[in-house]
Amino acid sequence: MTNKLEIAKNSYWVGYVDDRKVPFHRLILEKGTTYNSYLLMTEKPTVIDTVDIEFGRVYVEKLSKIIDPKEIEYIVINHVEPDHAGALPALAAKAPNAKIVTTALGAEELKDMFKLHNREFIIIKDGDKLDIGGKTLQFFETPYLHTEETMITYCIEDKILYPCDQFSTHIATYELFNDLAKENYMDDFEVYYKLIMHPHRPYVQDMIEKIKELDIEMIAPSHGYILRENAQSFIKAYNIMSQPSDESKKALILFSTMTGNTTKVAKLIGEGLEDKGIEHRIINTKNASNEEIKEAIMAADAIFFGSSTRYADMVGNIEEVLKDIKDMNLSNKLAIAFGSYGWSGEAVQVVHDYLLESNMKVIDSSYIIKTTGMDHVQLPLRVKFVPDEKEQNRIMEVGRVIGDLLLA
Ligand SMILES: Cc1cc2nc3c(=O)[nH]c(=O)nc-3n(C[C@H](O)[C@H](O)[C@H](O)COP(=O)(O)O)c2cc1C
Repeated sequence: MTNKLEIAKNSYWVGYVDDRKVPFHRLILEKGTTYNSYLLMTEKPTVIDTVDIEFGRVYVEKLSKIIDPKEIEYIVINHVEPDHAGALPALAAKAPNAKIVTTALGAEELKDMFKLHNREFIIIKDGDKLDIGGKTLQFFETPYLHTEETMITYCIEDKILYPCDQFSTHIATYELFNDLAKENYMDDFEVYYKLIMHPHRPYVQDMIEKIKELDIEMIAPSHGYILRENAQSFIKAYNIMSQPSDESKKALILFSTMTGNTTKVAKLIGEGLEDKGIEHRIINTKNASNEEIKEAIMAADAIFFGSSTRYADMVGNIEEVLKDIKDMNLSNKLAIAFGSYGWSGEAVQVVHDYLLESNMKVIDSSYIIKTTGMDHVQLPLRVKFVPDEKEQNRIMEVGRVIGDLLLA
């Protein structure tokens, strides 16, 4: 494979084709993949994304044959995962004058991961532009596509979108341009979307909204084909695949309380669900009969079960409900435990244990991390006494995250 491939005047692919079976996200990429890095040879030479950490040395060697790394002025990092930012330390060491262009969260993570604390960073915000001498880059924050810090880059003069993981395909191709593809790659394109992007479906819609006014003639993602034929059709495909389902989803928040602290938690979860447009009911178990509660459970797609802790146990009559659900057919419904407590909060864990004995899909932190990569939500949801403002946000976020799961 040649070191560089021209994708527009003075803009080059300088990536790496990995034609092995690659382990990735608990999968084996049978068809391999590519790590697409780009070099824009303008007055202020700019690299957009690098390659996998494993190929850092060979990448810098190849790049050094095209440009003296000391001349590189900017390294744009759209996404910090080491299959794209992994060669950054190797490149940065040879490119001492290069400033790293990324989001605020991206900069924090890169500093921690690669010990780049003494490096100059340019922190971008949505819509910011950067003149690289002959071409202009514009940046858009696209959180959770694929991880929270992610952004995308658009070159105004070339009409090329550099969306990193978005619009990618895991195929080790030496042809690189989609119009030269020898095989049908649409299934692989869709599989990639479903695995990596769909869990964050609402953010895909936000991204499409941000790029809709851009004149995009080519999409140059970070894995697989560069989409220069029918570029717009791939944006349309993402738009269609990420549409909300017609079926409206419902949630139920069921709880027992002594003094009303758990009621506050229940209401805040409800606010988070509301942010995502999820219809919900809140029921204090002491105000409803067992039959009413069972009906409400059957009508819901996600059910939060809450109790505060009194002498290391649950309060009120929530335990009766938890005993009943063991014998109900509730498969496909999501279940989440929560509650206010003082110092040990045993009840929340006991509720969680009961849920594990039901046939519901019990959502905990581990599930959220494995399906979305997000580690900021702690479940079961444990709240000390009355939630302060920071806690209130954390609780509402739980509602929003579960809302997203229902919509995915
Ligand atoms: C009689 C009593 C016993 C309690 N026992 C515990 C306990 O064993 N562990 C704990 O973490 N909190 C305990 N707490 C604290 C409550 O769980 C805490 O105040 C909680 O916020 C109450 O929520 P609620 O208003 O929803 O009932 C106890 C509180 C009372 C009044």
